[in-house]
Amino acid sequence: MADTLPRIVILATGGTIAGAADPRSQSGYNAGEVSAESLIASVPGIEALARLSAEQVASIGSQDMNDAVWFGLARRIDLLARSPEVDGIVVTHGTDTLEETALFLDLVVETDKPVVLVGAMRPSTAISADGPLNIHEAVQVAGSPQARGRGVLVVLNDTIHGARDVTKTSTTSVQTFQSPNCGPVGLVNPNMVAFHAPPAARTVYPLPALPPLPPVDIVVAHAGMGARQVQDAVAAGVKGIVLAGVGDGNAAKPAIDALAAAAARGIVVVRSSRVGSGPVMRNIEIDDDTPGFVAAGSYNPAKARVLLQVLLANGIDAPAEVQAAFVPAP
Ligand SMILES: NC(=O)C[C@H](N)C(=O)O
Repeated sequence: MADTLPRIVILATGGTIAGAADPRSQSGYNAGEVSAESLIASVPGIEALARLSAEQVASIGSQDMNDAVWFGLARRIDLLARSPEVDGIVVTHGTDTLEETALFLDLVVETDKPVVLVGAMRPSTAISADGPLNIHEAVQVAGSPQARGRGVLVVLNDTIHGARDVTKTSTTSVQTFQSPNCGPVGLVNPNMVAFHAPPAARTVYPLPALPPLPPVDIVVAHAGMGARQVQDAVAAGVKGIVLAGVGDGNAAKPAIDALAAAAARGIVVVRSSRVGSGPVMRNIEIDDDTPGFVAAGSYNPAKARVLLQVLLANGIDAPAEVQAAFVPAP
C-alpha cells in the first residue's frame, strides 16, 4: 500500500499555521514557531494519504516574506519537481502574502506536478485550529492526478483556488480565501478532491538569476489625493508603479497627471483597483493610450505588482508588451 501512495514534499515557511500561543490564552501568538515535522505530526491519518518528507525553508510570518525566500522556494520547487521521486509539493505559508507567493511561483515554476500553498487563520494551539485539516486537504490535492497541469494552487477551508485569482478577503475568518472574479477551481474534503474548472492557460517566465526583483511601488488612491505619493515613488527610483485606484482604476487628476509624467520617463504604470473585484480594462474612464498606461485586468494591486516585477526582471517593459501579459488577447 505505502508504495502506491503519492510522494509529497512539504516545504514549510512559517505563518500562523505554524504559530503557537501560551495554551492558557486564546489571543496573541507567535507565527512560525512550530517545525515542519510537528505540523505533519498534528494531522491525524496523514500517513495514509502520502509518503511525506518535510523541509524547513523559512520560519517567518508572511508579512515578512521577501524576494530572497521567494527565489529560494522557486529554485527548490523546480529541483524537487524534476525528481522522479516526487509527485507533488505542498508549501505551508502565512496567509497575509500567500496570494503573492502563489502568483510568483505560478509565474516562474515550470512543472505539471501539483504545487499547493496552504495556510491557516488560527495558530496551532488555538481551539479548533484550522491548520491540521487544511494540511490534510492540501496533501490530498497535491497527491491528486486531477491537480496536475494546473499551475500553483491554494487550498484552505475546503476550497481549491488558482494562484492568479485567489485573494485574502477577511482579516480573521477561516473562509478568508476567495477568487472574487471566478470562484474556486475545485472543492476538497477529507473524502474527495473535485475540480470543476478547466486548467487555466498560463505563461511561465524565466526566474531571474538573483534577487531582488525590480522595485515597483503600489500607490493607493483615495478621496482628496494629490501627486505626492507618485512623486515620492519616482524620486525613490522605482521602475514601475501600480495604482490601487478607486473604482475602475481611477484617481484624482493630480495623481493621474503625475502618473502620466512618470510614464513619460519610462516608468511602467499599471492601473489596478482597490475595490477587490472586477477587472480594470483600457480606455474606459481613463485614456490609457496617450500616456501609455497599462490596465491590470483582473490582477489586484498586490498581484499586479508581482507580475510587473517578473516582467521587468525579464526585460519586458514596453507598455504594449506588458499589457499583453496582463490581459492576453482573446
Ligand atoms: N494567518 C496568518 O498566517 C497571518 C500571519 N500574519 C502570516 O501571514 O504569517
